[in-house]
Amino acid sequence: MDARMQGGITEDELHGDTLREECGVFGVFGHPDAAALTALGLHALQHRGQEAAGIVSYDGEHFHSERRLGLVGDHFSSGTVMERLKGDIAIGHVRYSTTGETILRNVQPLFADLWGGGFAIGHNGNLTNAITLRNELVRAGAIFQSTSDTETILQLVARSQSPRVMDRFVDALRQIEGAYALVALTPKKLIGARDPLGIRPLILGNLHGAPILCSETVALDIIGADFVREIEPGEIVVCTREGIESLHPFPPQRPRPCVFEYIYFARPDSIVDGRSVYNVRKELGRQLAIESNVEADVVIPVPDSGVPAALGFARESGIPFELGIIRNHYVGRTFIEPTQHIRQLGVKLKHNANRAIVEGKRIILVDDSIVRGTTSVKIVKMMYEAGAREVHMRIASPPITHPDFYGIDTPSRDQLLAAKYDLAGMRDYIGVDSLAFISVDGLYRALGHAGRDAEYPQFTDHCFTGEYPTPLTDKVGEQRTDQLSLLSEIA
Ligand SMILES: O=P(O)(O)OC[C@H]1O[C@H](OP(=O)(O)OP(=O)(O)O)[C@H](O)[C@@H]1O
Ligand SMILES: NC(=O)CC[C@H](N)C(=O)O
Ligand SMILES: [Mg+2]
Repeated sequence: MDARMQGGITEDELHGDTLREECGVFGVFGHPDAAALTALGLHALQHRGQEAAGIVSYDGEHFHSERRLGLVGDHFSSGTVMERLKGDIAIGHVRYSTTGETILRNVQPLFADLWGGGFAIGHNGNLTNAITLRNELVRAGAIFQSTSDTETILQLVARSQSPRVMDRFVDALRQIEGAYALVALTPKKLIGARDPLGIRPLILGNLHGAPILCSETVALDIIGADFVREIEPGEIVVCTREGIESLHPFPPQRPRPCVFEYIYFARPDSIVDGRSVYNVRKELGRQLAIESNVEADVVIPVPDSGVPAALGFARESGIPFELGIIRNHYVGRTFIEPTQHIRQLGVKLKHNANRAIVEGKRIILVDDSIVRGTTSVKIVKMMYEAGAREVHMRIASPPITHPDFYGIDTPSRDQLLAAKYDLAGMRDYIGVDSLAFISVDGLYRALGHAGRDAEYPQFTDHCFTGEYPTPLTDKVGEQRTDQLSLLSEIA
């Protein structure tokens, strides 16, 4: 029978149709300022999700939870909020939704009183069988409190019959598919887990003996913690008063971390898997110049993420680098705004032409990626209006032709510019004199490989190749998710 008729929800209703991004997670164990450190860590991870933020702490007796829509600084700099987050263990989350709307009950960390004690969880990534599992669970009587895929993990932990909490957690992980970097909190443990392919990042740090888990090294920098190591793909780390234990419950697989972390998501001052994101981006620009240089007077980056690639392009081509577009610092990332209308508005508010640099020039505009083309169309128009003679657009990633299901949630193919048009069509749509993207092998070269290993690709690059590294169970089964919520909620 159609799950829709059983009160299920459809994938579209869960995912929505907008381009979305990532999340950031943070956790600290055994530090008297646990919640304050978490707030600082989330600050450094704000670029990964700007819709909502939350912290859950544990004081030895009670869990404390503060979850808010909006930015970390808007809520977690207030003394009264921070005072409520007592205890020396805490986890935190900044959210950019990929499954489930931007409403308070989807804000993480999620918390539940399970058999054996409280359990809080924060998730970066996205599950590709969450809706299938959810529909089965609901049919079996589970009462979901949110529409987020993350709650499926919590429900699976709750229903596991294993006696120990770690076994129940592993039981849950064995049933889920897709991408996850998780931090979880129990009365005695801080837990970190990374999916078997390591699609999303998770690292271990140390602050004067207190273990830290977080998405990126910038969250360690902000609190002065030391980097210890990456959590391995498929690894679970458990921090207790006795020390740190590591579990490997999955058969080993070749890792496939997401290449988009390097292209766009991660902060340039982060080190991801031993590589400086900044240096990779510069190298992407250098490779791009080798592949598609053009005669011009000036190389101009599209701020922010396009800046390192433009530097690399300029250095390789010998064409001067100039800031021909100035970015308003009080506007956030537009790629991750929840509606197209807001995204369009965002791009206008965010960038302005620097006429003194642009007027009368032949310019090369460098950006890291084109998704819908919203940014490119606006910026190019702006360049011509400011007197540019020629505009050549160069993109430091291959054309994005396929959606992501692992925590980025790019829009469906009909909204991806490179899925709708060929190169000439995109050039005309954007309205530039020429347009070029880096090749897939050029991308891999910038990451230190000779090229893409077709048999065992070193990264997951599904957005460019359409090769998804995990089953897309919800997609294949076309899970009907009719209507999650009869309860309408104000964001
Ligand atoms: O083709 P589009 O749909 O416009 O999306 C692509 C743009 O979005 C991203 O920038 P964003 O403004 O999100 O963030 P940034 O400031 O880090 O560059 C990316 O760097 C591109 O500029
Ligand atoms: N972008 C993410 O990592 C989101 C985490 C989770 N899937 C959510 O929608 O809340
Ligand atoms: Mg950008």
